Amino acid sequence: MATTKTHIGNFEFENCFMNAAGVYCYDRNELEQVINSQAGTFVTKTATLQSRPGNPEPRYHDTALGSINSMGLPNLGFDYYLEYLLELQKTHPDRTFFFSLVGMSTEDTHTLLKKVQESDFNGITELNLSCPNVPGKPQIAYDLETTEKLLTDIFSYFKKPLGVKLPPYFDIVHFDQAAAVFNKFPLTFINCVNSIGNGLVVEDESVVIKPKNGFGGIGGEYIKPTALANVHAFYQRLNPSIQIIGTGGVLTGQDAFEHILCGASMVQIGTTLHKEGPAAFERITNELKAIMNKKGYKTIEDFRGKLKYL
Ligand SMILES: O=C1NC(=O)NC(C(=O)O)N1
Repeated sequence: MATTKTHIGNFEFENCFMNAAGVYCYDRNELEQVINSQAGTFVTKTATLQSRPGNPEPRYHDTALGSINSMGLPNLGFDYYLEYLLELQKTHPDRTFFFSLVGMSTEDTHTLLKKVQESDFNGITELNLSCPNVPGKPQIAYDLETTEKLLTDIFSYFKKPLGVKLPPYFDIVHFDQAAAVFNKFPLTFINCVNSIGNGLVVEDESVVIKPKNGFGGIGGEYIKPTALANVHAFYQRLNPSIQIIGTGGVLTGQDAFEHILCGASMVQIGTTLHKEGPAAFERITNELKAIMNKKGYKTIEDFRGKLKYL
C-alpha cells in the first residue's frame, strides 16, 4: 500500500500535502481546519511585523481555470501567528508547522527573523520573496543581487530551518543565475512557485478585482506548466541538500504526481483548496495513492525527480 509520507529537513510529515500560504491560513479558525484535515502540515498566511488590512476588495476572484488575486498581504501580524504556533507546540508536540513571513522593508525582514531566531518556535520558516501584490513593492526574488545580499545577512544570525517562496522564473539563464545564488546558502528548501504576477482577467467589459486596475497574481490550471518547469529546473540545479516544495496548478493526484516526478518533496495546494475546502486534501491524497499503487511505487522517493526525457 503506497504511502505519501515525506520529510523536509529533519522533519517527518505523514502526508506530502499542505496549504499554500494565503489560502486557509489567515487565522486560528482556518489553520485549525487544515490541522484537522488530511494535510500533513500547514503554512501560515505571510506575516508582516504589523497587522495589515491588505488591498481594497474585491481582491480575489475564481475563474473556470484558476484564480486571480491582489490581496496585498492582509494578515493579523507576526505576534498573532507566533503566539498560535507556540501554543501548537504544546498541544501538538508531534507536529511541525511552517511560518510564512516577510518584512515590508529589509529592516523589518531582519527584525522578524531575529524574533523567530530568539523565540521558542521549532518549526520551519518560509520567507516570502515573491508577493506580487503590494503596490510599489517589487517581487524581491526577481532581483538576485538584493536576494543574495539579504540571504547573506540572514544566515549570519538565523540558524533555524529556513526556506524561500519564489516567484516563477521564465528564462533558462535566470534558472542558472538563481540556482547559483541559492546554492550558496544552507537553505532547507525553496518553494516554487508563487502566483504568476500581474495577470489580468476580464469578464464582459471589466476587470474582476479592484486593486491595481485589475492586475493580480494568477493561480490554478493556468500555471501548472510554469510551476513544473520551475520545480524541475531547480531540481536539476540545486545541491540535493536544498529540497523543493512544489506549488501551482494542483487540482488532482495526477498534478501532484507530476510535481513530485519533477523533484518536489512536498506539494502545496492554493486555488483548489480555496475552491473545494480542506476535503480536497483527502481526495487528492487518495488519487495520488491510487496512481502510486497502479505503478507499483511504495513511497514518493521511488519516483521523485525521475522525470523521463525523450
Ligand atoms: O505572496 C503572495 N502571493 C499572492 O499571490 N498573493 C498574496 C497577497 O497578495 O497577499 N501574496
